[in-house]
Amino acid sequence: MWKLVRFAAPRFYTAIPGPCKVHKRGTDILHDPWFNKDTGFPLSERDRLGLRGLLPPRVISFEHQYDRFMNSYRSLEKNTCSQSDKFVSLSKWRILNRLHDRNETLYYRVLIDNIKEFAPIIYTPTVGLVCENYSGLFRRPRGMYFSAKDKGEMNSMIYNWPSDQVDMIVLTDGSRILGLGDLGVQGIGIPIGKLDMYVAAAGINPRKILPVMLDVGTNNQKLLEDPLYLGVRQPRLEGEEYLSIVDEFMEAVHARWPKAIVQFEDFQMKWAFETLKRYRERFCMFNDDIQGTAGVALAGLLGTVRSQGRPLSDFLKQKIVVVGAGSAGLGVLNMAVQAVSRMSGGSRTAANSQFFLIDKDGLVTTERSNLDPAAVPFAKNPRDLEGLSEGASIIKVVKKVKPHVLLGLSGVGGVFNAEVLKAMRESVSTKPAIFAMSNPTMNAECTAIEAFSHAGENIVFASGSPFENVDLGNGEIGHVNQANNMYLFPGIGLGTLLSGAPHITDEMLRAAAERLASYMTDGDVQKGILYPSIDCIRKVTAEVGAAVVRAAVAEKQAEGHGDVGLKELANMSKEDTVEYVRGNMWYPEYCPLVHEK
Ligand SMILES: NC(=O)C1=CN([C@@H]2O[C@H](COP(=O)(O)OP(=O)(O)OC[C@H]3O[C@@H](n4cnc5c(N)ncnc54)[C@H](O)[C@@H]3O)[C@@H](O)[C@H]2O)C=CC1
Ligand SMILES: CC(=O)C(=O)O
Ligand SMILES: [Mg+2]
Repeated sequence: MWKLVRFAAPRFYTAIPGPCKVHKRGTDILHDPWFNKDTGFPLSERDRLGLRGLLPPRVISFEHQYDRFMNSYRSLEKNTCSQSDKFVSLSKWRILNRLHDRNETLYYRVLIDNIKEFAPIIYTPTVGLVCENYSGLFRRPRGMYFSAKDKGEMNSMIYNWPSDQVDMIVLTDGSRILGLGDLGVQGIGIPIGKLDMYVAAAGINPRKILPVMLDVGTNNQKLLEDPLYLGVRQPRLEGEEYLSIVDEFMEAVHARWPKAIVQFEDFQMKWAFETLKRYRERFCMFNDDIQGTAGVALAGLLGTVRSQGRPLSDFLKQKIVVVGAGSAGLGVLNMAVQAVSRMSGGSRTAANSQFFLIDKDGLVTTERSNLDPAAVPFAKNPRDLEGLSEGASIIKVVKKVKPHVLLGLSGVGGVFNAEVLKAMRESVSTKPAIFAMSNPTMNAECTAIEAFSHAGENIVFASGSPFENVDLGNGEIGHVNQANNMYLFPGIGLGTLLSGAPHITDEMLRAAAERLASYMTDGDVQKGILYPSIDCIRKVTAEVGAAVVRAAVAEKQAEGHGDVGLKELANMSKEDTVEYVRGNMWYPEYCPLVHEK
């Protein structure tokens, strides 16, 4: 639908909308959200496509349709103001979802223009509520569902998807949806929400995205007994049986779309690490919870060093307590240790870092039996710990270590209680940092108000789901950052796509994280603003995407994309690369439709 146009000077790239071929006519077009323009079809197009008489006669402009939608949204807000938060959130999700199902161009324009307001509805926290209630909310399918019962069929099933080209897939097995646990097939809401962010932030064309649910059963007894449950009613497959399903899916996808990028999302920890190891050299894929989260957290951690007015090399001295030893917490520690090792010229490792890991059984040490292999490098030797022992509680660790940063990825709401937060007043940092990164809101380790009121007004605060800034009552504002992987995954996906790299390497991920880390000015970070506002997420994503492209070129991973070959990518300056990425972002506008048989 979009063409890359290179001007004579060959340094600048821009995208112009071309005509779009459609293989249907009449009502089939009105029922296809990719092409439907509702009352916006011009009369000439109505003639051309057999739509004359199927719509009210007046042609309504895109801007008018947009205003009409926003007016109904505002009325809904007004009419539901006395209802519960849950009711209001689901009503807002429903009205957006209905538009999504009917007219994608209008839906994405509304989403892009109002991303700050709508991200909390199509993404965290409301998407969590939607997943919990999915079977009841279900009206129309979106994306594809591959179940344990489809074994042996996936190679042909994949051709049921109507789009010739798919660039970006988000895949889940529903086993760890946000901090809500195993939601089985209902977890499909997460790939849908993540891909909405891909369209909004990275400008991936919605015709080239595919949300996928791998339904291998659920161990959630309540869902298995729910008469409305829409998934396979069996316990989760395990071991080789499970892997054979994922293998078959990955083979089927890449047989049809060899260049498709697959983002693994919200897999329980054992499969998150196992599948990343299994596929990262074979396919173009990454795990967002392990790798995307790590980059966003690292950018924030580097920001906390700058917020103290210290040089970045001081990262080596930072004491960081990570609460949660799952895919996200371990991903963060892995990347933080890589950064420390690089900064120290290899002299510092996980074992002698100043990072402390706590899980549901307390401080993780080498004395722990049955420790998950992925956590082993971060287990402290009790001999190196004065006054702390295996299994020490969060409060004990915080009181003893007096960390610069307390970072939560535990999925447990309120685990940073008043006592823990008050203990952070004794932090050795001039600006203690509290990252309550678990989602959705009710699973956050603490709220923003709790953090500022108990830990003090000089803290830096970040949360995975959005909170309002806090009025500190003295004319000052306690700034709330949203430390969410949404600042990276769209740029990782888009940058990888445009570089044509067959794999996503650590260097590409590092480049993404470093670009995000350097995005904020010193003035901002000193005010405690570590991440950009979500309002500029397209701009951030263009920068992150360009950093990924350049890293892929530098690593000789890039193979080029479309008309732009490796040589051209390699000749682009930094600014050209950003321009190239930006110019390849799809933007929702009605394009002329041409019928083709
Ligand atoms: N802000 C962001 O961008 C992201 C946030 N997350 C959030 O992180 C949370 C965890 O995700 P995963 O690591 O994938 O989950 P996981 O289930 O793999 O790990 C959870 C970890 O928390 C530990 N834990 C449980 N109860 C605890 C307690 N009372 N005290 C200390 N530790 C406790 C568990 O032992 C386990 O190590 C989820 O809520 C998820 O929404 C995940 C990815 C990105
Ligand atoms: C943000 C995200 O990926 C999660 O909470 O799992
Ligand atoms: Mg996730």
